[in-house]
Amino acid sequence: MPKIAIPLTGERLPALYEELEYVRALPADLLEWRADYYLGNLLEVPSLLRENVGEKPLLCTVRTRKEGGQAALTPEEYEAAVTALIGTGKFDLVDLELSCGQERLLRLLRLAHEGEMAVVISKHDFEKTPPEHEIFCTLLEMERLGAELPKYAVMPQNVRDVLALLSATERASREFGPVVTMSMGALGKISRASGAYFGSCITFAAGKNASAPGQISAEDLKAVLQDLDPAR
Ligand SMILES: O=C1C[C@@](O)(C(=O)O)C[C@@H](O)[C@@H]1O
Repeated sequence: MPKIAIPLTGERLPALYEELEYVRALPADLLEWRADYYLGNLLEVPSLLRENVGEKPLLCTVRTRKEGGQAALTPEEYEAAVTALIGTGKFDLVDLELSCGQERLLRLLRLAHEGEMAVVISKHDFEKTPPEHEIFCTLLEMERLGAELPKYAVMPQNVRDVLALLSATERASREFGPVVTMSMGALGKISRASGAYFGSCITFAAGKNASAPGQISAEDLKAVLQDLDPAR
């Protein structure tokens, strides 16, 4: 069964505490801290997250504007922020954006691996869905760069786009291992619930807030995943 990740998007400590309280009752397998939403000093957050979530895996994500996030950072600022967050040693996984540039990406990847963190290399297209072969090749490129989890989020214009994403996902997961993909928006919701069939191993669900269009609430998603579980 795909693992459910719930994003935390609080802008300040009180909002983050509220979210942590809210998600405690939800069926999350891991939590994603979307550090780009946070308006205070980023380094005050990792320890408090770790104290609050116990053993649950924590993914750290700094999502830049061009990838659909809130962080208006230059590549140098992005590297500095992610380096500092990796350095806290409080996370189990870190998201690195493919678009930050290969040398920078490899430096961050090495740092993360030295700190025994798993690496998600990610790419987002909030406008469209590239052709199936291109999605597959991008996932393969991420895997070859050293990602434990290549991740690609795309926006469908029609159901054929959703099929292209699912088909590329199925091939990638069969040929080189676990990937994380999603077709966003209402049209793409099915991709968030069908990972057990097509090979996406993490699905992002809305907790207190959604962090991308088309996210299903964690409780609904869990029920659908269980219903669709091919092993049942
Ligand atoms: O990259 C992703 C995937 C995502 O964009 C989604 O579509 O569910 C949600 C983000 O929080 C996460 O970092």
